Amino acid sequence: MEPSPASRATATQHEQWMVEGQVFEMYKVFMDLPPNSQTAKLEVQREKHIEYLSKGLRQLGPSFVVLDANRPWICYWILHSIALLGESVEAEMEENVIDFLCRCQHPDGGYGGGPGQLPHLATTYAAVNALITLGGPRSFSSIHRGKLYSFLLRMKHASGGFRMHDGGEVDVRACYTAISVASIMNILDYELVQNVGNYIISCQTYEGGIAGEPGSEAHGGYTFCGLATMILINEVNHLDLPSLIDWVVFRQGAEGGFQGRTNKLVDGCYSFWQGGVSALIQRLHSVVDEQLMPSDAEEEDCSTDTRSSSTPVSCEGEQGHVDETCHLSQEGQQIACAPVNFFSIGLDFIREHAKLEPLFHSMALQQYILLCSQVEGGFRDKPGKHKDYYHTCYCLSGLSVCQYSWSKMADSQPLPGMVLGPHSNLLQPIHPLFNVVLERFYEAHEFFSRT
Ligand SMILES: CC(C)=CCC/C(C)=C/CC/C(C)=C/COP(=O)(O)OP(=O)(O)O
Ligand SMILES: [Zn+2]
Repeated sequence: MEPSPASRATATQHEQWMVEGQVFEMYKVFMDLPPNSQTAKLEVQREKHIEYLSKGLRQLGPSFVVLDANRPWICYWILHSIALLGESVEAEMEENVIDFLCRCQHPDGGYGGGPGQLPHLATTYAAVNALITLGGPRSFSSIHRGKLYSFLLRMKHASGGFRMHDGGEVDVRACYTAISVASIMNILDYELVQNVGNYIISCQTYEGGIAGEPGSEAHGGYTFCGLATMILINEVNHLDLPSLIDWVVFRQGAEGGFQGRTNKLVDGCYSFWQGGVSALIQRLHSVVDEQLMPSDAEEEDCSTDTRSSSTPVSCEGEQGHVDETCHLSQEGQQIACAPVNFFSIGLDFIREHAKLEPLFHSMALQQYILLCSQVEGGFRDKPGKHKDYYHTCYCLSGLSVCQYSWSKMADSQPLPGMVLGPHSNLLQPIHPLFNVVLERFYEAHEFFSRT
């Protein structure tokens, strides 16, 4: 059993001092540099990163015979990193990746970790996001949507959550990966959504963050997954957002980076998992305001029965049009219902202005990513660790979140002062619900709205 967040404090104290010492030493060396050298140190090493990423992609080719179970992930991490850097891959490589992912697609739907492997929700999410990142009709239509839907439905569990694979574990990650791909592919319906909200609510802990499963510890990775899922199913008002905010604002360390959970070490990948939570919350101003200051009228409204069970039905608004998803109260009162357009949620969400300010110190996080996580070609967890594609993807995703964190509109150019280092550091903006580059999301949304 995991130690509780509080009792773990002394166990990691020594490690904590070691990391702080190393990071602060790096910052001190940086501060002592002349201004020109400081700017150079803060530069995103685009060419080196592209070189590292392209090499990784080439290794996935036919001669790459290593049997491992996460090759769609490697495709996504690399392709998304390249897209964040504003680059694209050559046509031949694009074809190769599509063909390779087709071979990972199971005849009964979903994607396995490699050709011939059983389908798994995590690799399905990775494959779908990789294909969306590539873009174009050939890539999009390589995904068998009907079969994918059957696979997702087969993974649905009696608790409302999803299993990662046949006979696999049920957790918040499975809920997110299933709902994310269903939403972006326009196959999300009530059958898939049924009771997912209740499952996620049961994972929000006393700390305010969300755990992987009921009774476990709140963690940044699962908090991102749980929050994004609740938004995609139109039930985010059923989470306790003020306590979630209280939790996430304390996860940024003095080093500038984020930790994943209480009393653990900072790590570059949480720049996205926790930074992404902030990016989502910034567009939830109306729900946050409502939970902080519920008015009498709203208290009587069916939509604000926040802690009751979450069985999605829809509720008629005052003007007689369908405007909100509501839920059966604990007493089981039936409320007028009408369908929710799940497909439009992702698009509407990103068109909404980010009215709340970022919940973290954006410059400090950019400093951690650029000075402590960035190495020659690639990014890492922290000083002393090796670079890898996972950390490269999530450090760059987190860096993009930072750069646009003060922009009200998702794709408006940030003011120069919001981008640490030279302005050439500016990355592409992402859609924070799916973690794909925003323009690739728009293209996919347009394509799947027609099918
Ligand atoms: C879409 C998708 C598949 C999302 C996955 C989300 C994610 C990153 C979950 C975190 C899993 C976890 C408990 C890591 C703790 O590892 P650790 O104990 O090594 O790290 P820590 O000390 O930083 O907690
Ligand atoms: Zn990490």
